[in-house]
Amino acid sequence: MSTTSSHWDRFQKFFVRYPQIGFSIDISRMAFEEGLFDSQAPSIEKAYVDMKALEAGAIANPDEGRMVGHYWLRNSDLAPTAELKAEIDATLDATLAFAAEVHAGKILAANGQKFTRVLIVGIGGSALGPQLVAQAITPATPPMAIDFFDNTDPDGMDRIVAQIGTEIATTLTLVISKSGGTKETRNGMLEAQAAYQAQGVDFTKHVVAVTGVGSELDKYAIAQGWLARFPMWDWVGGRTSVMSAVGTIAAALQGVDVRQFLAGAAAMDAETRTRPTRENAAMLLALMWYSAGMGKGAKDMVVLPYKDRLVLFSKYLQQLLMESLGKEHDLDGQVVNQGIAVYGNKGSTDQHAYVQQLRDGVNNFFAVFIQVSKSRDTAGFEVEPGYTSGDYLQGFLRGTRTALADKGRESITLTIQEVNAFSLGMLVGLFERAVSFYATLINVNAYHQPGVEAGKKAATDFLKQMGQVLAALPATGVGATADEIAGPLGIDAEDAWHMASHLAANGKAKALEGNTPAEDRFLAV
Ligand SMILES: O=P(O)(O)OC[C@H]1O[C@](O)(CO)[C@@H](O)[C@@H]1O
Repeated sequence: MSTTSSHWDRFQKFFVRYPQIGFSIDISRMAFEEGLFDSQAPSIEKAYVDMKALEAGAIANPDEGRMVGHYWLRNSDLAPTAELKAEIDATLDATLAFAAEVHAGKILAANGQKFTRVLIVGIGGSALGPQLVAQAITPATPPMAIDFFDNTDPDGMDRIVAQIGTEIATTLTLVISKSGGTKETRNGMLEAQAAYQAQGVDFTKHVVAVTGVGSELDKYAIAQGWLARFPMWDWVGGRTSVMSAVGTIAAALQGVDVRQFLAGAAAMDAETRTRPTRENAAMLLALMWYSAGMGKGAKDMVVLPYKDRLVLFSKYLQQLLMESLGKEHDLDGQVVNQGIAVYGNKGSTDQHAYVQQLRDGVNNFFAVFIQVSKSRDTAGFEVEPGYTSGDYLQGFLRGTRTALADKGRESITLTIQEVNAFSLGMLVGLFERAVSFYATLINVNAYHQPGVEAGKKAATDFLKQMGQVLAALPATGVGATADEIAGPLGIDAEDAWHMASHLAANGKAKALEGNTPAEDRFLAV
């Protein structure tokens, strides 16, 4: 490995650690100029001011006229009113008490037996946090197994239902949706309900809602008399909801020390609320994003945790960054098309996949290595004299970092002592705060997601038109082409062809294939 003294000096200059919470950040392999701190000083100052206002309950999401309160979830003393603090505390207590009662067999399945499994129905922020927690910090043998319906893919759901099998009789389902109107989650809920019914199990005695009070889902849960309901607030965004009931109930059911998880995030908040910029890990992260991407997201963030348990962290961060920062307009209404693309998986596995391109190919990224100091909980053994598997993992991380640096490829290294509830809370907290800071640096609203609505609307139109296509299919004769179907309905022929093809592939229509899509003919069945 090549280490020059200038690297060593730069490392010492740009290595920041918080020993009291077992965390460090090393930005020495990022190619920023020292002048960055001065040139960005006014924006940095504004970011601190904005964060202070946000934490104090300002309307930090101007488009939707909402407060942004995810930082209060791990320190309810910050909540702007006593009522909100009481609500946060009461909800946390209620979710933990619910899980404890399930574990103790005080809340039982309809057949009088203890619940053995959890099925979570949710999507986006209503699934990614619980999935990350389940992967990273549940005990190796958790008190309850967990599955997810996080899509409207019927085949995916069928496979999970088949895996659960007769254990559906002792499965507790959590339907999680902040808005309570997300179609994928509605479908998942109905699919879950059908799976229970197919085995003669009373769904209502097995299902819990986590949703906004008064939402469509909330009303449905009340009408059906579901086992329990927990609130989700409009001042918590889906992608920052893992520390609300969305995440805490699933984590507690899985045997996670939820209070430690919150404490980790609160500790990172505390460090990055008061420290000066050069020691402020969240601000340093935001500044590195800024310098690497020239304030325009010109470089992707490749997240490389060298730890299997953190394999979902890149997926989690993908939503956190890309939904928060991927914006067409800035806060002044100018078209800016901002964002930072995020991907990654885990090391050293990815060294045998795309790291080749990272070192030698297009230089359009910066890497974030996540290094975990402690190799394993068990004693382990040497795979060859003097070396363990953990030594190799560390060697591969350091080696890849050096190999990238030697070719002018930038990287940040974050280090935690081990993966546990506290350290995962720290990491989540760190990135949430970095997103808040970076949003100020680039002047965007990080807390709305107007772009997602366009796809939802187009899907709704597509489904409506597909119903019209189905009704328009001729029952007899040679069938109709896409053009013949589309014309009278006033819809696009390409859409009509896709709709009819989908109906035919699923037994709702008959297709007579021609030589080209335009020659294909469709009939009702
Ligand atoms: O919790 P909900 O309201 O079902 O939303 C799920 C996800 O959908 C989104 O609103 C995007 O459509 C995400 O922001 C959110 O996490």
